Amino acid sequence: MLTLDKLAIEQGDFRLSADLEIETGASVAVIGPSGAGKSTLLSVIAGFLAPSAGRVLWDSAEITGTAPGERPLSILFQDQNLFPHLTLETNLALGLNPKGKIDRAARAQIEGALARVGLEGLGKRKPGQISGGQQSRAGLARALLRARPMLLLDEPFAALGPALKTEMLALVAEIAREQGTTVLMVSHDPEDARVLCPQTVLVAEGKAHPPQDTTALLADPPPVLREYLGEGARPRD
Ligand SMILES: Nc1ncnc2c1ncn2[C@@H]1O[C@H](COP(=O)(O)OP(=O)(O)OP(=O)(O)O)[C@@H](O)[C@H]1O
Repeated sequence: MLTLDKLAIEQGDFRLSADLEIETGASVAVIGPSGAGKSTLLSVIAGFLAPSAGRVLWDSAEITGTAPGERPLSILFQDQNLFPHLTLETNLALGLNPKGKIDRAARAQIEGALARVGLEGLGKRKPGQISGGQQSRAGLARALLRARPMLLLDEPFAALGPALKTEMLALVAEIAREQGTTVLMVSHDPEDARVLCPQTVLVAEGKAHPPQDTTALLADPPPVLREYLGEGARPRD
């Protein structure tokens, strides 16, 4: 279980609080208006930004001061964090060990992960030699290899076309189910939340709210969310 215990986050003039729990194995969307603090919240969970007060815990162990690379999580951002000068193989190997060493066991794992995301045989290519969709797959393959308990997604597939995005999200869901991964996904598309995430954390007006039922939230959104989602999101009669 991920616990955000009375977190206070400051970034310049911006303030965000969070006091909530995410069950192990849950798939949770993070939605809210632009600038509300969704990426900031993920940065604190990932360890890129320290909270000004409160604690982050995973399975009751405090990780507030733990270095990002040592936290029980993988992150997928829009740029996929692939090193452009390294082959896919080496990029993936860095998910397995800090030096990116490829011994026989690592090679088998890497080939398996590439095949799993439909990139069989492309291990020797560099990110610039594959398409944007394939880069997304490579980023996902690296997260798959790391097999950490938590996966944080910050709009990683936003630049892809709708069909490819749907396909990638389905792949994330499948892999998360297999590995029992806890997923936290920032999305601007309520449809992504509806399809993939039974629960949603609403980030708005300086607060990350505890997870609530996605269907119920989207069927009857509070005014701040209704305004952000636009005309399509009307409260039920
Ligand atoms: N490095 C920074 N220094 C100061 N303020 C920052 C910094 N980065 C972000 N902010 C501010 O923090 C607030 C939250 O930003 P954040 O990127 O987390 O929002 P978001 O909900 O992810 O937005 P979007 O949906 O537009 O990506 C914003 O008001 C932003 O201007």
